Amino acid sequence: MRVVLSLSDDPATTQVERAIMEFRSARPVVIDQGAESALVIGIEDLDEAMSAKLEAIAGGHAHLVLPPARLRRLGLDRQVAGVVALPVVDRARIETLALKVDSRIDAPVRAVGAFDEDALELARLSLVLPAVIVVPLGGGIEVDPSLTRVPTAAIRDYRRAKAADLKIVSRAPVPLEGAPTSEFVVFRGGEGLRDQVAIIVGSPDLAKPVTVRLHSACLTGDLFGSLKCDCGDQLRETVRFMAQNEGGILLYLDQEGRGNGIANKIRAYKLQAQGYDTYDADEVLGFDADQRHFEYAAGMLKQLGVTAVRILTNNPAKIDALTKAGLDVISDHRVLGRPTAENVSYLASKRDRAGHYIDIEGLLASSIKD
Ligand SMILES: Nc1nc2c(ncn2[C@@H]2O[C@H](COP(=O)(O)OP(=O)(O)OP(=O)(O)O)[C@@H](O)[C@H]2O)c(=O)[nH]1
Ligand SMILES: [Zn+2]
Repeated sequence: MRVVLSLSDDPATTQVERAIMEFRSARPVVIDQGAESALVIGIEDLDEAMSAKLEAIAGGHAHLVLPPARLRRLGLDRQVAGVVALPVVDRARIETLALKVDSRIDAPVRAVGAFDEDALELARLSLVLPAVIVVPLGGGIEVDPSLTRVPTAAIRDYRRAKAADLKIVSRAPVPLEGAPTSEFVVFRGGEGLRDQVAIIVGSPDLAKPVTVRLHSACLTGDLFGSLKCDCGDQLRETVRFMAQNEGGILLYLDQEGRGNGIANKIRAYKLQAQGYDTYDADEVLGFDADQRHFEYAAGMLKQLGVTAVRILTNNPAKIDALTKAGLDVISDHRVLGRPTAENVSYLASKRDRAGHYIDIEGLLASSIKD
């Protein structure tokens, strides 16, 4: 009898995960939809050798897919992605269109076709720049059979599948400064490329609304005390508050840079050093205001037995997401960092452009009193 070993219960998710790894390594993947296919590759790290190979198979039919935010920066009034023809695979032109500050559009922008949105989504999932080259694979073109292939349907379903496939993989007590009774519970799944962590501080009573914070990872602020944001203060203040007030659950979510990844956040910081605010800098890179999804965070809470929360946040999107996910949410508690010369315009942008509940004047007044 011949026994066949199947690699995964969920081959679609596995294919997307492989494609993400290829994209992050600047290698192309093939996207399939029915009998049609296209070769796609992110524009980051596109070297001369790869451009020449793409040119050879494209025969003048490659195109560049740009997200709506980037098209707006190029001078178009767009809410959806669009496509620019690439008669030649010219790296300098691609970089100008996808990344250069103050570029203007230099050719007609077509509506996206098959594969284009999926290729962009693959770039976003891979945390690389959201701009991709697509080469339709018509008759007569053969590509290396070892290239990773992924169906469009798998890409479209990936986020939902990862959010639904959330499981606890390990847990242990980790005493924290000021919160000696704390437990780290590690979940696999959700968004980003790493695990998610729930920190249970003290012994919260699950029969009552549990104090909860959804905290998006911020390497610069949480770990290094960056003065550019309020994250480190919020993180430590949350643990302190929970330890001193009947405990709580802090979700540390793999959403660095509002879901854009550390490399793109640092690209955005470079733009901020040139005068762009936090949202405009992200737009230059092709990102909308916020890439994060919080539904899976509600899934983590439910797995921990939580049904009602008192959320510590200033961000209305977090409150909405937990409410829509079916939790009872009390949202009367803000968590504020210290205003600094370097973060005050960031806090003001969050208040003015994303509707965060931040009383900057009050914060400034109380920090002067201290
Ligand atoms: N793209 C980008 N991300 C940033 C910037 N500054 C901080 N971040 C990220 O923004 C996120 C902030 O996360 P949180 O502190 O959980 O959330 P918030 O949306 O400010 O909401 P609350 O703190 O709950 O009120 C982190 O992922 C940071 O890495 C920036 O200038 N650009
Ligand atoms: Zn931060």
